[in-house]
Amino acid sequence: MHTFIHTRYSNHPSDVKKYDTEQLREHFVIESLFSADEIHGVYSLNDRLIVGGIFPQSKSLELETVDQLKSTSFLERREIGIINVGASCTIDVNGESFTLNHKEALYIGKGAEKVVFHPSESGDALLYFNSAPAHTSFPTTKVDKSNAEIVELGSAENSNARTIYKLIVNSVVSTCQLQMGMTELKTGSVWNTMPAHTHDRRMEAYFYFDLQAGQTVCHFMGEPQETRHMWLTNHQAIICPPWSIHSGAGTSNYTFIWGMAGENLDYGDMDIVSPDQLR
Ligand SMILES: O=C[C@H](O)[C@@H](O)CC(=O)C(=O)O
Ligand SMILES: [Zn+2]
Repeated sequence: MHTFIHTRYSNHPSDVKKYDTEQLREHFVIESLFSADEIHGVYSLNDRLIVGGIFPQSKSLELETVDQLKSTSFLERREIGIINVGASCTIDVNGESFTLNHKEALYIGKGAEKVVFHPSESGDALLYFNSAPAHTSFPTTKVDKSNAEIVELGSAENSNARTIYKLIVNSVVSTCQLQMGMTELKTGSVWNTMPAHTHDRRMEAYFYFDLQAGQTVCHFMGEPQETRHMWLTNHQAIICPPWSIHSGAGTSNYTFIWGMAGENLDYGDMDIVSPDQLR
């Protein structure tokens, strides 16, 4: 057994108002995702998204099922999206091999029985994943910057110039619930997802990386008029309930992965909050 998935419950917004720093972190922050030759993650009861990290340092790791699923294989009733945030490695899906380079994504549909993650030559392949319940099986598909949908957003004046790579979204890949992508901040730009938004139909998880040692991102959550903040460092993730904004400002630029599951696959379904309306 090399897989460790911990359950996190859903929260009522009026409870979250009363959380102190420790409680906010315990419920929402995933402090550590990568441990050598192990798979670590969180099973969130927000839309049952599993958020995790796979680090095959010196041996191959099979995606094994976990107690929470009561299934014979992890993907028996689920789909998964994987993004490589480390060195190139290969992933075998029912005997077919896919090479995933840095910042490339792989979608694997429901029903794939045997998924194996192999170490990179340098031993530092790091795979971040999101998995959601699925009702049908869609083909395994690799997405990289050449077939992603790429959007430039923000401006240097607003300190939020960034490139959004929509990787596992329904204009690119067929999925049941999952949508994932990656957003790179330009040098000197620090704000992601500003203006902030909510989408009560979908929960979301953010994973921060490409953050230099000693730097940090202040991540904001909460109802738009009742926000809270948590400081995150490189390779930390955070669960955002459907009723919450999700936005952050770094002490430098950085990259993050966003992933969603829920009611619809409509990326544009967002209730935008004007910055001067936040509290
Ligand atoms: O619902 C969509 C997600 O919050 C992200 O795609 C937003 C984002 O990457 C950004 O604005 O920087
Ligand atoms: Zn969002």
